[in-house]
Amino acid sequence: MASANLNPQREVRSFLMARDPSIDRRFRPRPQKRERLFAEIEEDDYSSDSSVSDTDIDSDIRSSGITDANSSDGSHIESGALVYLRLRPVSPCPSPAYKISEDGNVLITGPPLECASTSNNKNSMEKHYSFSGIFNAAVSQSEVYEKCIGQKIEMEESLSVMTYGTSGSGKTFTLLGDANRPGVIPRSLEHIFTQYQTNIYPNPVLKLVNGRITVLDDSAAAKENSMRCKIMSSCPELEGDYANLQQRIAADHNFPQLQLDDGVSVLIWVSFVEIYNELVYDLLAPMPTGGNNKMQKVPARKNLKIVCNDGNVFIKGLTSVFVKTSAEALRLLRWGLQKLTYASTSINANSSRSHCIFFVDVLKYYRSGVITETSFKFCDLAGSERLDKTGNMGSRLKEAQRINTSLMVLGRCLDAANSVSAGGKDRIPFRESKLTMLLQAALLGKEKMAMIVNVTPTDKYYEENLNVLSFAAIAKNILFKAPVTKQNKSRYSVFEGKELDNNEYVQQLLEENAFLRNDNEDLLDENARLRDEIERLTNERTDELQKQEQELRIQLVDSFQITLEENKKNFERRLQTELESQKRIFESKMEFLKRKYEDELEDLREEVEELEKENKENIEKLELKETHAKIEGNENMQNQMLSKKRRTIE
Ligand SMILES: Nc1ncnc2c1ncn2[C@@H]1O[C@H](COP(=O)(O)OP(=O)(O)OP(=O)(O)O)[C@@H](O)[C@H]1O
Repeated sequence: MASANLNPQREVRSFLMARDPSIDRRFRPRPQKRERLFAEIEEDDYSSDSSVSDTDIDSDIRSSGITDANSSDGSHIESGALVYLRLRPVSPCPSPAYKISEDGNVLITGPPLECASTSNNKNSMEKHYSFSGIFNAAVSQSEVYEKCIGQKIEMEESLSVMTYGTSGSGKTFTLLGDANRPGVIPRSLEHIFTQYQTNIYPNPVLKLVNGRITVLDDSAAAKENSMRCKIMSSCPELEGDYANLQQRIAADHNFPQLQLDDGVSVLIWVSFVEIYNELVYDLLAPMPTGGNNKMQKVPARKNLKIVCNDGNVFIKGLTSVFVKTSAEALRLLRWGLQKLTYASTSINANSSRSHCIFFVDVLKYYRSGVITETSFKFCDLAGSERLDKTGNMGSRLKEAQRINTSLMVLGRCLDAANSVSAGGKDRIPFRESKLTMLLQAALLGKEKMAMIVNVTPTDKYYEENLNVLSFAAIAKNILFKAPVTKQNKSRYSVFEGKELDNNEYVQQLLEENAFLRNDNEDLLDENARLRDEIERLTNERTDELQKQEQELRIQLVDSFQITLEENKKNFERRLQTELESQKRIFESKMEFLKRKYEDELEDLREEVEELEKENKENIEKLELKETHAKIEGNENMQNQMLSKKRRTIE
C-alpha cells in the first residue's frame, strides 16, 4: 500500500538537507543520559523599557511612512490562530477515508473500510475538521508559502510558524523543502532580505540581548563582527546551490521591496536551537578552536537555560549571528541542521528526533529614534509517534516519549488558551515543557501563529491522524482577544524630532549608549548601597529574631516546669487517694475473712467435741462388751467345770 513509499532513504536532496556524509561526526549530538527536566528554567527580574507609550511610538512609525498592521488589519479585534492542513502525496493514491469539502476548508474523515469494525466507536464516526486552508498533494511549496506566510512577512508582523504532524508526514519538507522545491524558511529569508534590501545596515550596532534591544558600542560591535567571521568561516559556502534556489524562488514569487525612508536601517540576526530530550542546545554555537583537528576531543554540548519573565522569554547565552544577506542566513541554517539530532525509525529513515526553532529577528531603527523589533520563529516539531506502531526501543523510545510528552503539553496549552479565549480562567501550562515556554508569545496571542498540520492520508495512520486533527481543531478554535502586537517597540528619546542620516543616527545611538552606561553606573552604585542596606537590615532582623527566640525558649521552659510540678502534685494526690481506698478494701476483706474463719473454727471445734464424745461412748461400749464377754467366758468356764465336775461326780 501507500506505506511502501513512505520510507525513502533521506537522500541528499538539497543543500538544506543536512545529512551529508561529509559532516564531521564529532559534531553530531549524542543522546544525553541524564534527565534534567526544568532545572534550567530561571526567573529574571528584567522588565522592558516602558518609558515610552505605544501610542507615541505608533504615531512615529506612521509618520515614517510605515503602515501599522495593528490599525489596518484589525488585530485589535478578535483574531484566530491560522491553522492549515497539508496532505502529503502517497502512492498509489490517498485513502478514501479522507475527503475535502467543496469549499476546500473542511476535511471529512470516515473510518477506512478495514478499520470500520475494529476501530473504537468514537473513531468510526464521520468527522469534520475545518482549517484556514487545506493543501492537497498537488499544492506546491510556493502556494503553501503565499497562503500561510508571505502576507505576514510583508506586513512586518511577528510570527511563529510551526509544522505539526505524525512522523514522516512532511513537516521538515514543508519548512525546508529540497533543492528544487524550497520550503517556507528559504522563501521567508528571500522575502525578508528582498523587502529590506536597500535599508540593510552593514554593522551590528543594535542587538537583542536577553530579549531586550541593546545598542552596541564600538568594541561590542567589533566583538560581534569577529564572532560572526569565526562562525561564518565554519559554514561551507552554498555556491551553485544557492543560485539555483534563488532562481526558483524568484520564478515563483515577486517579493516587493518596502518603500522605507533612507533614514530607516534594518539589522537582521538569526539564531537556531534544538530541544532534544527536554534540553535546549545552541545549533549556532561557534566551533571550539582547533575544531578541524580530528584527534581533538569535542566538548559535550552545553544545554541552555530558558529565562522567563512576565511573558518575555529568551534563551540565556544563545548565539545570535548578525547576517547581511539571505545566503548567509541559509548557510547558518544549513550549518545548524548538520548538528540536529536525526535518527532512522521504522517510519522515517531520517526522522527528526527533536524540535528545532530557527529565529530571525529584524531590528529597524527610524531617524525619529524609534527602534522596532519583528521576530519570526520557524519551528519544526518532531513527529508525534504511536509507540506501539513504531517499534522504537532504547534511546529511540525515550526520545519518542519525550517528543510525545512535549507535544501533549503543547496540546494542553492550546486547550487552555482556547478555554481562556472562550472566557475561562484556566492557567496556560507553558512551563511544563521547553517548547511551550519558547512558543508562549504565540500561544498568548502576543504574536501571530501559523500552524501547518501535516498528514499522511493513508489508512495505516488513520487513528494517529485523528489525534493530530483534533489537536489542530483545538488550535483553530483559539480566539486571541488581546491585541496582537505587530512589533516590540522602544525609543531612545534623545533622538526625538531630529532629522539624522544613518551615520549621525548611529553616532547618536552610541552617545545615548554612553549616557545610558553612566546612568547604569549610578544605578549600580545605588544598587550596591541598597544591597548594603538590605544586608544591614537583614542582620538586624536576624539578631532581633534570635533574641525573640531566646525569650520564647525561656518562657516555654518556665511554663513547662510549672506544668510538670502541677502534674506531679496531682499525681501524688491521686496516688494517696488510691492507696487509702485500697487499704480500706483490704481491711474490710480481712475482717470478712477473719469472721468467716472464726465461724469455721468454731464449727470444727464443736465437731471435734462431738467426735470425742462419740469416741468416748464407743470406748465405753467396747469396754462394756469386753466385760460382758469376760463375764460370759467366766460363766462358760464355770459351767464347763461344773459340768465336768458333775460328770466326774456321776
Ligand atoms: N508534500 C510533499 N511532497 C513531496 N514529498 C514529500 C511531501 N511531504 C513529505 N514528503 C517526503 O516525505 C519524506 C518524509 O518527510 P519529512 O522528513 O519532511 O517528514 P517529517 O514529518 O519531518 O518526519 P519526522 O517527524 O520523522 O522528522 C521525505 O522524503 C519528503 O521529501
